[in-house]
Amino acid sequence: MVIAVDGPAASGKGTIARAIAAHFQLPHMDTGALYRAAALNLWRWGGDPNSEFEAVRACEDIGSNLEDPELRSEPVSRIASKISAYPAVREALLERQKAFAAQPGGAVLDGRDIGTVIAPDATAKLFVTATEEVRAQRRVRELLARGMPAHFDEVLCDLKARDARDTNRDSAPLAQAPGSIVLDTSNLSVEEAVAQAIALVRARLERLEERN
Ligand SMILES: Nc1ncnc2c1ncn2[C@@H]1O[C@H](COP(=O)(O)OP(=O)(O)O)[C@@H](O)[C@H]1O
Ligand SMILES: Nc1ccn([C@@H]2O[C@H](COP(=O)(O)OP(=O)(O)O)[C@@H](O)[C@H]2O)c(=O)n1
Repeated sequence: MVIAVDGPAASGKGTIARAIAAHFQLPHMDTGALYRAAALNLWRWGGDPNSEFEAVRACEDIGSNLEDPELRSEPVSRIASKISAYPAVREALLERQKAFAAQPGGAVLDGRDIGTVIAPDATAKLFVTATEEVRAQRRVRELLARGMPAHFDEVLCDLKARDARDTNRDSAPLAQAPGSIVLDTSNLSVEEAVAQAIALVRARLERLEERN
């Protein structure tokens, strides 16, 4: 069973994907962390995000970055969304994600193109969203809790720019996959969002069982 969870920045998709994975006892991959790890490499080297060549090189040896607290910082978020538009960067990170999705027993993945590119045949696809203001507020709270600087207006502006880049790029843009179920978490607590997501996946599994 493969569960695809996509959505814009700070919509709660990671929180939901982790909870679904724990509930159904499946491994989980945060695919945004791969793009962020490459962005962090590039940032630390002083590489140029406008160079596709340098961005592809930054995709090598990302393993040691995957738990780095800097991964969540705003500069890294910005660079990640810039370099993720390069087809060669997406290609460099593709196999790892596809292999994770194809492992025996299944998996849960969250990102932007899970239901469209990485696992188009996923058992269930969720598209998690929330208003821009709610998402920016959540990201501010998260950054402050991590001891990182955050101002609402700047975070909102960055989030809008990132969503626009992610949605308008040619290569695997952020989009609602065919057959995906939209979950708007604007007015939901974490507990309510998680409960609704699990109920949606359960309902989907029951429908599939009835069909077979
Ligand atoms: N429904 C919710 N209500 C309030 N805060 C939430 C909700 N869902 C997630 N959060 C918080 O918002 C922040 C971003 O959530 P996260 O799951 O990391 O989003 P994404 O993976 O879409 O970027 C985290 O600090 C998380 O705890
Ligand atoms: N499957 C994915 C996941 C992330 N990304 C890119 O990586 C950036 C960071 O992803 P993320 O999921 O960690 O971002 P947040 O939603 O947590 O803010 C996004 O802005 C996208 O540009 C992508 O292109 N495809």
